Amino acid sequence: MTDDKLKGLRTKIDKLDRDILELISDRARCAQEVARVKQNEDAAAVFYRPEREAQVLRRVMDRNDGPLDDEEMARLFREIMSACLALEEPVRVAFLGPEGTFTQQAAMKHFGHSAVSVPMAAIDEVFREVTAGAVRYGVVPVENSTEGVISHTLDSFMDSSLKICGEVVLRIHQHLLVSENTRRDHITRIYSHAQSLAQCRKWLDAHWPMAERVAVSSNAEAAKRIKGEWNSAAIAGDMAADIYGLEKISEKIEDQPDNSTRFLIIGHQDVPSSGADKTSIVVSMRNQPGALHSILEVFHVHDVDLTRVETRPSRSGIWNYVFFIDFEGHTDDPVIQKVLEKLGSRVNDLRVLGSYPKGVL
Ligand SMILES: O=C(O)C(=O)C[C@]1(C(=O)O)C=C[C@@H](O)C=C1
Repeated sequence: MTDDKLKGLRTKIDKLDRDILELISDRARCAQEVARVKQNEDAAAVFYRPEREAQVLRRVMDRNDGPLDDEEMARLFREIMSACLALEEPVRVAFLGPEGTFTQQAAMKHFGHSAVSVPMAAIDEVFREVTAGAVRYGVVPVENSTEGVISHTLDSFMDSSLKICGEVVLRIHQHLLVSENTRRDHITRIYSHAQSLAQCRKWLDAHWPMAERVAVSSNAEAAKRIKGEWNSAAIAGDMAADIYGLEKISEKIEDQPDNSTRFLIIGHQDVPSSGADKTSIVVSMRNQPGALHSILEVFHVHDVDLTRVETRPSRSGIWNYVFFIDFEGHTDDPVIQKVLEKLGSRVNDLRVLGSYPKGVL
């Protein structure tokens, strides 16, 4: 009886799989046709369309009635679209490496696994590689919910004309990792990126107060390094553990359970409105009383939601300050245009870094 039921269900699944296969192939053929249309219109056609991808994923999440949850369903469609885009044009994405960093994880989350990810040794190298056209896009971390802004990334924008064409937020889970050579009762040194060590400070104080904490260039680098040292452990994420074949001896050791990092996608293109967008700008002005107030007032008067304000010292003069400001809306919106016009008249310099879809996944 149960055997008959199981057989019937499996026959049904086989039929559904055939239908899904055909539908995905139809969709892929459609994407190939889209590529031909784009190429006929413009020899320098842009195949990756972040606004369209965000709309497709949002619609999938809106329509989904379960039993798979919205994020799971969107992830499946994320991979289908990634494969479709690869048929149009294989996308190469530079990320802050080496292999196994959270930035690579973010790149895969945003572009899907059909994109080719290319590791770079530093944030400014990611900017340089995209600027030079060796890759079309780059992924860089910009802020962490526990440790705050990644100033290196903001500073790189000051020297670059690249645009922001997307954002992706990743939940960061840190693990304590050892290799097969590690003598677990003799761990005297723990390697990780400074930010990761800071994100696990309380846990380390409680569990490994005597171990020396050594900051290295990335947590993937930390994972790589312990392979040759019998007395060391590393703090890094799942991807690094998988790539370097390490064992997790303590999982999810981050002090804040909702620890997450926001990453930006950088490229050359202006992204049209997706219907739910953010804009990032950088303004510079003299450090005089009321400077920041005069900027914030413009947003308040026009009822535009600010999502982040960050100050960095300007390199062009000791009395100048630079503000990085993120807010809701797109430069195509008349209200945003009004805001930018007013701001422009109050500051020394204003540059729009980009309008882009709010992170969906
Ligand atoms: O709509 C497009 O412009 C497409 O190229 C199709 C498609 C998709 O698979 O849906 C693929 C890649 C783009 O980044 C956006 C969407």
